[in-house]
Amino acid sequence: MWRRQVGALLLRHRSTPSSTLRHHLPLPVPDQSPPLASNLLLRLFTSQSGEGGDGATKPFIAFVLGGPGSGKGTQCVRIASDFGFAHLSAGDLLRSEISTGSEKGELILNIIKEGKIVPSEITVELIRKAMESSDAKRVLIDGFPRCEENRIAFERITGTEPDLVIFFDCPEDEMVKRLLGRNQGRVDDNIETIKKRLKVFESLNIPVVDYYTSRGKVHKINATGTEEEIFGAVHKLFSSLSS
Ligand SMILES: Nc1ncnc2c1ncn2[C@@H]1O[C@H](COP(=O)(O)OP(=O)(O)O)[C@@H](O)[C@H]1O
Ligand SMILES: Nc1ccn([C@H]2C[C@H](O)[C@@H](COP(=O)(O)OP(=O)(O)O)O2)c(=O)n1
Ligand SMILES: [Mg+2]
Repeated sequence: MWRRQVGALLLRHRSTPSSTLRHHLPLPVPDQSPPLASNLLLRLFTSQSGEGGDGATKPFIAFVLGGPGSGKGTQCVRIASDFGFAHLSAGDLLRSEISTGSEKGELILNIIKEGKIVPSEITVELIRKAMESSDAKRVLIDGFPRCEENRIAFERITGTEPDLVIFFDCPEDEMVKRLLGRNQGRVDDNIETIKKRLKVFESLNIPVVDYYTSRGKVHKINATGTEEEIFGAVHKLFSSLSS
């Protein structure tokens, strides 16, 4: 199990050859189909990275990227529900650390208020622990990696790479409109912090998208339109992975 493997993975660097990604094959895309039987999905979404050495298989990992307000969280909830993925949101893990009132939480809060990025070792450690305590065979990591430092720290600490990177492409004015209407009481959903987050996204997150694009791992999705329309494209992608 991944839980038992992470220690071993820390010592053993293993990478995923992008050439094995199934979504690069010209596979027929089925119509909007109902959720597949879980045993079928289990077989279809098994990571291409192979086994960890004790007979267990590493989970299939999809990084979900896009600017603030592009709809990552909204779409992840639906992917998780229809395709049996565990949904790990980096932002939620950080906010949950803030809610403990720890010193680390206070540090995180101050960084988030400023629209900046939390030091990678803190975020990767939270993600690693969440993965360790899950038996999921397929994992969505939402809002991570936010910068090259995040990406490199994840690969170093977990010894693994994503199997797939989804990038929700959304114009800035639409993202601002959505964030100002999000209404979840978040300390960073105000126009001053939003402007800073958009700058950070352009300067630090886009290079990560470019890196994975050069490795043939990115699937870009147009994130304008209704939630339903966007999920139509998302559904097609995940259905094609499993065909
Ligand atoms: N396609 C869409 N059209 C309009 N609003 C959307 C759409 N998708 C999500 N939203 C709303 O926009 C806000 C930001 O979405 P969210 O999923 O939290 O984005 P992200 O995780 O990328 O910041 C939320 O209030 C959400 O309900
Ligand atoms: N990998 C990450 C993810 C989020 N953060 C911080 C900085 C981000 O502005 C906040 C909020 O992230 P979150 O993914 O919840 O934000 P959005 O869903 O994109 O609006 O958390 C981080 O420092 N590093
Ligand atoms: Mg989000």
